[in-house]
Amino acid sequence: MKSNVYVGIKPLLGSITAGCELSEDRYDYVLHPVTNSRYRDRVKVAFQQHRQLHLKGVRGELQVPDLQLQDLSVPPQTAKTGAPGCIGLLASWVDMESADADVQELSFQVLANEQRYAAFVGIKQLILAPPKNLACINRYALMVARLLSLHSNNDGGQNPVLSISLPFFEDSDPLSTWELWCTVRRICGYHLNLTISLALPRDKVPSCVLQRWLAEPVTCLLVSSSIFATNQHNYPVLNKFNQQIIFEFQKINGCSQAKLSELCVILHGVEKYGFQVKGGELAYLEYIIYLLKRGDKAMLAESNMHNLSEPRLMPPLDPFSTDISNTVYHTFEQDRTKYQMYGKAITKALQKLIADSSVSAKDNGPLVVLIAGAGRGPLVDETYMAVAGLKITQCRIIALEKSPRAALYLQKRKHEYWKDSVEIVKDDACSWRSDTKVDLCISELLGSFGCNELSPECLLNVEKYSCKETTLFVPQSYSSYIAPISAPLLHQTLGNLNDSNAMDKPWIIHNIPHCITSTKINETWFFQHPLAYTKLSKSAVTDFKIKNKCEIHGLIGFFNATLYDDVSLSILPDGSTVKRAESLTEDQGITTGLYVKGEHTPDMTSWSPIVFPLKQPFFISDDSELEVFMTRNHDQVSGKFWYEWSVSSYVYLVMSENKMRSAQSANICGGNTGQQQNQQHNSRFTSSPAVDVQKAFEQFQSPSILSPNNATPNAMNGEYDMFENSSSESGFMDGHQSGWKSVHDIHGLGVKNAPVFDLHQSTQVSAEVQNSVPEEFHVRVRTGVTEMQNVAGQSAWTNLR
Ligand SMILES: C[S@@+](CC[C@H](N)C(=O)[O-])C[C@H]1O[C@@H](n2cnc3c(N)ncnc32)[C@H](O)[C@@H]1O
Repeated sequence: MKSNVYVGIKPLLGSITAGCELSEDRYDYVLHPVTNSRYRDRVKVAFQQHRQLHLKGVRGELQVPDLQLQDLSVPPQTAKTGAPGCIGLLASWVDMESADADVQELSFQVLANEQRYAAFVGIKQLILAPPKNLACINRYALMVARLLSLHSNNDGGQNPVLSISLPFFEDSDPLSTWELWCTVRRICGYHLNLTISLALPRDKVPSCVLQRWLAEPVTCLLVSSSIFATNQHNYPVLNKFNQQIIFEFQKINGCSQAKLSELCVILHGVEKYGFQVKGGELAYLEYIIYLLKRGDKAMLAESNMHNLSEPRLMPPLDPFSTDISNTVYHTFEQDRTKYQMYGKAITKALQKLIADSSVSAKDNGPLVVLIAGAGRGPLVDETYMAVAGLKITQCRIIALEKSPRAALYLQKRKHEYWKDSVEIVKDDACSWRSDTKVDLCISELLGSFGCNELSPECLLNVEKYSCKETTLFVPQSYSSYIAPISAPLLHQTLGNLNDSNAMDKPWIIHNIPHCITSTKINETWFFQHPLAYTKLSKSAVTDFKIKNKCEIHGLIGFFNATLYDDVSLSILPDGSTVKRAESLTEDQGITTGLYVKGEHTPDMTSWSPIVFPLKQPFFISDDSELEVFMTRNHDQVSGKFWYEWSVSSYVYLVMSENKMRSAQSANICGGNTGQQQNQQHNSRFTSSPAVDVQKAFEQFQSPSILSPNNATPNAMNGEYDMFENSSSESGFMDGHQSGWKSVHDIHGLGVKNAPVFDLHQSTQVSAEVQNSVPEEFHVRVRTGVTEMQNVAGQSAWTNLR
């Protein structure tokens, strides 16, 4: 286990006393401003001189002075072993959003000087103050992008990580802070060196906000001493929700970041309150260390320590490959849970066969059991043991495997363990024909998306030529599921791979933090054996409700399988709400309801989720609907197998009857006839949305910060002086202290619309209400669409044989 969670302190400026220095050594990091007020004063003089020259008509470039030794809060020094590392705080007195070109240039030069110096002395992380004026967020973001591009080739090189300090959330719109971050990072092209430092909140955080931040590259949690309470012994303690936040981030262990991959919990302001609590300033540190130790123990107890392993992105198994390595087989075989489940299912199926054969008793030949895709033999082991356990004497076991190397293992095992009683067949299940019909067909040809390792195709051939009507199958059926996810690290990693087709392929994600942004996970399709007349090519359209604005980077895929009877395997996330495909409930009658709870088979480690990435991050506003279109294709002629996918977002507009009529006369929308506001939203546009409808909805389409209602302070006319002593010396004070303007306030969008998908709302409308509400129509407006990916299988798996 390697914990990447550290503890840091921000000492009060100028309070570095002998005693304080001593205590600093107990921290992993100390947060210091890079430069001091002397530098600010020198920059101020240079700026004033430049302005005066300008007024006199003398042209010249603004040149901010270079750093002098006395300007530095972090003097150059050789790192001592065991001494705390340094996190730098960039000047918060500059004005990155100014409309004044000189002020912009000055701000850039100051920050660039600090950044270059920090890189030179080996500081790995710099914290940047939040934007002061959210109406000018684009300028702020462009300045950050300029800093990030300083002597780097987008790989960051030795440049420090730039971490924007932000409050965790705002009451008025809990995801507005995240949206601000989203705007900045998009403008910065998802730069690998851009991260966030979040101030722990005073109030309880909505869980959707926490889930969102957990997938983002958070490098620091800033903990003000002012948010601590005291326990009955007067020691400082954090509220339960803040303890939980720290624990959740501890579990992520820095894995959401492309570069630094570590998290630092930074205490600040302990000098202010330290004298009031028992244990003094050090009590805060001891408390955080206690929380982290407790977190480690809890993770061990939850056997969650694999969370601390590196995030990995892997290509799924090529279903046509015969080259699974010995190491991969070995890894498969470590998953005892999977084989125990198979063992149970095989026993149940054999019992059923015995019971049936004793009833019909017309066929007294041996039971024929086929293991299709036997690998190195673990399922043969399970079958062998089940047969022995049930004392079946008349049984023929056939192990079919296409990999010649795995078949060698099978042969060895046959002599050593199976008393030569297993027949080894080295062949391809997609073309093999057996001499006798099989009673039980066992396979494990399942990928993370269920059908992505060609289980249906392989077994279709076995069914056709080697099975009878009564043949039983393990697994009996399997379903594929998808959901939209926000996974910035996935997007960054794929974008930086040396593979121009990376976005047109599915990937297996292991430990890459992500956040499912829909309310449910939807089933796309399912396969059941025998397949009978089931089509193996599929196409599905499935709708998701998106309650909270988000940016999605792909579709995550899961599967579950019924091995036999009530024995099943699932990699669906625990506690998720899963929507079965509607046709299954009606036609096959195999489900008990449309919605079921997802549950991951405990301790099963064989499969990590699959992801179908989106080429571009796709922004979705609050209360939207996301429609996913997905296909599964297997072209027997070309030997290609592939998936295609795209997504569209929609919102529902409520229109009056008049507006609707004029829209209809302009032939723009099809839709419901006189539906009430809280009835089903099932109307659709039949053509592109009309201009007036589109206009009405423009506000929902832009993810960026809109309509300023507070003017930019103007340094030219002297109304704003960035050299005034800033109240926010730390650069990361909470909202009120830093002059933070609510993101929600400046949107100017007025009161947040009531959610369209109010799950608590009754669908029954009383007659009285129906009569009193004027007729309204719901119009489904498409607000965005992505391109169709992997069209015609440009990145398909191909059967080269
Ligand atoms: C996921 S592995 C499972 C191996 C083994 N049953 C286990 O549990 O460790 C799938 C195995 O099926 C084999 N396989 C895949 N497609 C096959 C095909 N068309 N015909 C025969 N074997 C196949 C692969 O070579 C591989 O050994």
